Amino acid sequence: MKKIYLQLKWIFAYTKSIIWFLIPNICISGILAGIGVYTAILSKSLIDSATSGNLDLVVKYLVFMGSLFLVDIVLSSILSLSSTYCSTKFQNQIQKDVFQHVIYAKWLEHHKYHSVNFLTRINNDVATITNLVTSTLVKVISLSITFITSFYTLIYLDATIAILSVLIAPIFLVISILFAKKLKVTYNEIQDQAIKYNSFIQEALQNIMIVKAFCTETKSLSLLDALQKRKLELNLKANSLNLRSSTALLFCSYLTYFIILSIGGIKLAKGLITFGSLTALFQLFNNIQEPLSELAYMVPGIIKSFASIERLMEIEDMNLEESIPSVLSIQSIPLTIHFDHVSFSYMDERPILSDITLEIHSGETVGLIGTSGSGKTTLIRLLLALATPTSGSILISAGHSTESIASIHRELISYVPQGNTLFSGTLKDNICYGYRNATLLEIEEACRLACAWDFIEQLDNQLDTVIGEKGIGLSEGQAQRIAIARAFLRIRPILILDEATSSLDMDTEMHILNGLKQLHQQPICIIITHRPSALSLCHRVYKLENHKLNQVD
Ligand SMILES: Nc1ncnc2c1ncn2[C@@H]1O[C@H](COP(=O)(O)OP(=O)(O)OP(=O)(O)O)[C@@H](O)[C@H]1O
Repeated sequence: MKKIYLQLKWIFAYTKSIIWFLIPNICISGILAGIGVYTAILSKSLIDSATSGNLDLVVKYLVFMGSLFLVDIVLSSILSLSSTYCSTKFQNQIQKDVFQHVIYAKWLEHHKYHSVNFLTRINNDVATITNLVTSTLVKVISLSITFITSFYTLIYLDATIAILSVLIAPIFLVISILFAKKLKVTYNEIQDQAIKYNSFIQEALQNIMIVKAFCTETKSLSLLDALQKRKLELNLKANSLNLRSSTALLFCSYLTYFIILSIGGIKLAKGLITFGSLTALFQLFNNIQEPLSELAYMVPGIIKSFASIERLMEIEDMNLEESIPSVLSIQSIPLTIHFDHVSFSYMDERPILSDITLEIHSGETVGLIGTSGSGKTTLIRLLLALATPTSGSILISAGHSTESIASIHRELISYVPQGNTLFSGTLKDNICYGYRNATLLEIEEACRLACAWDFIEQLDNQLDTVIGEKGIGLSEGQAQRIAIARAFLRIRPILILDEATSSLDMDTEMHILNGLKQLHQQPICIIITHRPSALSLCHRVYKLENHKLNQVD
């Protein structure tokens, strides 16, 4: 119960932002529903006037009905436009909040979900919830208005038929709730399957070169076949549940219709009601039946929406990074980094780093070596506050100010990570990623220091050359040099190069590392490398071995 209360609270908080558009929409829907009921009454009067030969009244009713149809068309158009505005605004708001939560969440929290899982939640679940508020809710209200007004009009025309028409409501409710529970489980399975399916396609496309190089095209297709088979099974299961519930609903609906048809027919034959009344009776009966069955059909959708709310609330439960305002600024020089008896393990609690103590001062270049998997990148992640030490502390000090490491300190760091980390877009977009307002001169200088300017100049569109995802269109070495230029342009007091030159030839590597000395302010430089030549430029070299850090040079 508490869960439902929290979910309702969540959805109402978002609904507030569009309430002033939603209320007019509900009003317009109500007016349209009223027009529908009133048309039934008018058609009764029109038919009765026609059968009694009163042409004047027939013309009057026709003009009135024609005007109502025009009002219906205008209001429907306004409703359509306003609904689009409302649903897009609502969807954007939730998507922005979820995205914001994801990007501000702790880095390690991201490991709980596949990126496609996030994407599916941000797209599908948000769309389902948007539909609930901007369409289903409005429909429920307008259908209720149609139902209530039709019921009262029908009571006035024929109380027996009115009561018979609503007797079916509890049966509809029981049927839909019975099936809705099973449907919720199936919808969750479908959603999980959709995530697996999309993740498989995304990863195959991202690693298309590996698929080809390992000749796994056929195997990939058979995996896709298996996933599609499961998708088909689940869709059929959901459809069969839907079908069983809708057949049961349809049967009840036809049964009531048949009873009312018989009563109406007998009453007309006995002259107890007029022909016009019978027509209005059927129209009003439809106005009662339709909302009832539509509301019954909506129940599974509403339950599905609550499953979606649950999934989005789960994302919002991800722990956020602390962002303590820093007293240090990028001008705070000289800086000192202190690792004080730092130990660290990931969630599996395997020790990665143990009792690390280290101090690095501005202007120093420190080399970090160690076998693969020894924890070099992990040490950098701690410095970047992507992960928090299990024990010990990391401090940054400038003059008399000393602070423990927090996310805000990333403003002090420029970083070249391992691997290809470029975005699709132009080279200039990539290079200026951390400093959007850089001048052409600054960009050129950063590129020259990163030994990237020579090859950029030779490209037809130079800095405006468009590259694909993960820098497709560039060689590994070129991509690395663009990543280095990106870090050089974002001038910061700490610079970290994590195997940033691994794809470059030795000369280019030395050129770049020597270029570090020409950077405007002499940053603290931490270089992770396996190359002895690069280490010769370092003031000190540390080796990570058996979770410990030892100075080797
Ligand atoms: N996100 C993570 N979750 C759990 N364990 C991790 C994670 N990232 C790395 N590890 C583990 O931590 C250990 C150290 O990894 P790390 O990437 O720091 O090593 P490295 O020295 O940088 O290796 P390489 O030279 O190959 O890049 C490895 O055993 C690895 O399995």
